[in-house]
Amino acid sequence: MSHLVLIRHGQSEWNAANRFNGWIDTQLSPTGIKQAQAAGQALKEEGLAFDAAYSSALSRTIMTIDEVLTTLGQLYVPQTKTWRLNERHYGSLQGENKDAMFAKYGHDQVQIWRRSYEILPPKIHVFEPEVTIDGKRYPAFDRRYNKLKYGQLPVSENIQSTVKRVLPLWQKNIRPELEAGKNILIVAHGTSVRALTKIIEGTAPADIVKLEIPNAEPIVYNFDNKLNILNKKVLKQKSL
Ligand SMILES: O=C(O)[C@H](O)COP(=O)(O)O
Repeated sequence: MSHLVLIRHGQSEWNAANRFNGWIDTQLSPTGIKQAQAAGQALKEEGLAFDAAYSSALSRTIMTIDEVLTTLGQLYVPQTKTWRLNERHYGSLQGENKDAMFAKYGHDQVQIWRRSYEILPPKIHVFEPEVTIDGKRYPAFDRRYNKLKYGQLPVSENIQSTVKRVLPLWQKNIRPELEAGKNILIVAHGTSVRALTKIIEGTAPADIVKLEIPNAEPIVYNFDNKLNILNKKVLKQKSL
């Protein structure tokens, strides 16, 4: 028997500001830090002990996993930080305010870019080493991605393409660890958690697009050794 816990990171500064994050490396907001600590406390009350922990390569999941493991008293757990768990790349919407995009393109079009299974948001134009948003410079493709092959670097992603890049991590690492009876903690993003949910539960595209993932609410799976789901529950955030 094994446990898998999936968590979307705590509120980021750009979640709070209603801006598209994607691969831009935003930090947790003060509320996001408290949410991550609350998620750790909820897991502590479940009595869970982890054998391995995974986050994306982005600061908002790394900050969240550190708060969760610190609250659990399990900072010793080996951690893997991988681009495969990054948020879907939001193309040229990255950095933009969501309401401004609704006003510019219409609500229905922006919702298609946000939630369609196979339609891509507008692509970024070129592989620029840096992007400038509001006068601040952000690395677009920095050294954490320099081992990726050309073609692995996205210019825009949807749920379908996020599933494709998450799948090798599931098959090579996470699935074998769960089959060996290990307890795994994963802190990822809205769409990489959707991708994992689809892989684990075989959710149809029509249903996965409707799945909303709140910040910092642990989704706790309990599997048998053939990875059948024995139980699934969500530990809700109490209001802070
Ligand atoms: O990248 C982001 O900004 C977040 O994941 C939220 O995107 P969404 O509001 O479209 O889910």
